[in-house]
Amino acid sequence: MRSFQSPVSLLGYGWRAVGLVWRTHRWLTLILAVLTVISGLLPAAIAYTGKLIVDGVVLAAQTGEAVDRHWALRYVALEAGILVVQSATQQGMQTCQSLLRVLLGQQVNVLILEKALTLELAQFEDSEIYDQMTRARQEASSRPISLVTGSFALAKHLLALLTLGGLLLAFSPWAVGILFLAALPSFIAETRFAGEAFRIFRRRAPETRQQVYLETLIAREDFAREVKLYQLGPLFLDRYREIFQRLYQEGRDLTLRRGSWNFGLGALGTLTFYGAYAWIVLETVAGRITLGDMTLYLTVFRQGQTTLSTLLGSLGGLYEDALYLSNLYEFLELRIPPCLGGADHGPIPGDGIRFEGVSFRYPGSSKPALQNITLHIRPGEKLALVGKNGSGKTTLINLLVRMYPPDSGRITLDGLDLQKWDLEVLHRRIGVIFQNFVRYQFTAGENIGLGDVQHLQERPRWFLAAEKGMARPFIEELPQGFDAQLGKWFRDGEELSGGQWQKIALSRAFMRSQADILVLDEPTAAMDAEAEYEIFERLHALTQDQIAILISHRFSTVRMADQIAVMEEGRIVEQGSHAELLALGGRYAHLFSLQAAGYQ
Ligand SMILES: Nc1ncnc2c1ncn2[C@@H]1O[C@H](COP(=O)(O)OP(=O)(O)OP(=O)(O)O)[C@@H](O)[C@H]1O
Repeated sequence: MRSFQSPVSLLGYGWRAVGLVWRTHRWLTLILAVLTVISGLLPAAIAYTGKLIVDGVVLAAQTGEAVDRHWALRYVALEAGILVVQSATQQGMQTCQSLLRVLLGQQVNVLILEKALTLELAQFEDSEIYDQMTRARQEASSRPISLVTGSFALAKHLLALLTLGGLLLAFSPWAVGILFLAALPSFIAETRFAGEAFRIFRRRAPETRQQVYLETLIAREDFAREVKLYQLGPLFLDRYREIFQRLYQEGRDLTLRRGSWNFGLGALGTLTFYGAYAWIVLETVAGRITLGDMTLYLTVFRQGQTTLSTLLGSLGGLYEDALYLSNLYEFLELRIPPCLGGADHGPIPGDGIRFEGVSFRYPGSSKPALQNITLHIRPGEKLALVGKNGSGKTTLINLLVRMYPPDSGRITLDGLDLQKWDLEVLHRRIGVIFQNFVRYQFTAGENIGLGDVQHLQERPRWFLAAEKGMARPFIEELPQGFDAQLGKWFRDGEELSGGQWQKIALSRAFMRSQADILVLDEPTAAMDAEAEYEIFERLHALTQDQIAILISHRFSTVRMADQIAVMEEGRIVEQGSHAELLALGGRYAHLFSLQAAGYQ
């Protein structure tokens, strides 16, 4: 990870931000640019008209001629006209910026979400990458527009400064020098503080994420019951406050230091201004410049100084924006491991799935989760995996659905290494219900349809899948049937019981009708005994030629499988049919007799 950026390398991000805005909406960007140029030229025009007015007034007072009076009045009208143009350009710029802000915010968020979709599961679980994504999401949707408006404002101020400086040059090149020198310390201080603010922001990502998590625990409906019952609310709130205090103190120190430096350096600027003021007054009194010139130079000096300090201040802000943006691009450019496979069929169709000496350790974990797994599952075969918690059953599934590659050994489907398969083709062949399946806050029908996005809205398929997953009877009893909104997040949502949600998830797996592999990770843990029995009774008929891999702790269901693999500490320690394993008198027989005894 890059730790700190030099101002020069950050300039590149300014350009990238402009490119991003340009791609977001060309016309708005173009109008904004034109208005910027106009508004950059106006301050000098106003200052010069002021001089014309004063000199005109002095002349008209001296001569008393009507024509001179008219000229003075024309200059006043001219200044009024310029001010109207100025207010129109300002309004126009604000409008363009508001529209661009919304569009760009959306564009950047979509970029981040698109990137999130390409991340591998292991990258999601990497807390550094997760922090990077949080940082990017937190700030980067507002930062690009801020960087772009900042860049435009910079151009405007530079233009204004050049034209004002040009006018001041006629008085004295020294005055121009004073103008610039007085603002330099402010600039250096701002840039330094901006860098510091960014480093704090960056360091904070884990804490910010903790805060978001605590907020979720306290304020989300699905956690509310446990949090209330265990009276965890005050504890979580205290932790939340404590994190805030820590972050606040750090931020406060910086804000205070920044404020006092800005005040000190600002005062230096004011003193310089009044020194120059006295000089210009003395020159006028000595008759070396006209009264109109004096007005012009004072306006130019005052305006020039404000413009310069705004410009330098905005440079600090731009630097800060660019630093934040570097974080966004760091995330967007995160390397995704190349997808090697592109095959849509294997050399031995009908060979089924083979694990050949597969070992695996989760990234950052000290203990292997799978060790030397060898297994063959033929088409149509039903395999049950049993074993203690943490013995590696879910991990085996994770590898089968290619969420992670094995560290050694290989897994084949139809005789071809999984890594060589096109991921989409592979995933289309697998229907799966995970232990922690998702309860989508959509309609009942969509909850099932999501199992096969290509047929998402096809009602007959919903009905069939719901039938197989035993969800149809209770869905039809809902007031709006398959169109009922599920969950409590949105209006009129129907909350289901744990077992009913599980039946929905099971139906979703059955929705994948083309899948020839069905993976069921504790699919009936929340179901009543009757439902469970019925599902497994029908499993053979429902899955026919499909491979079904079932993880369960209930031996009453496990016994129906053709093949049972007993796992322990990442290894398969026993394998065979129910009868064979009972006859073996090993671990399976022991566990089975324990459960059977419980029912007697
Ligand atoms: N995402 C992960 N990152 C790191 N380690 C993990 C991860 N998931 C599981 N593990 C570890 O891998 C081992 C196997 O876990 P796995 O989830 O495969 O067990 P399991 O047999 O499915 O357990 P259970 O019956 O409780 O579902 C455990 O020691 C666990 O701590």
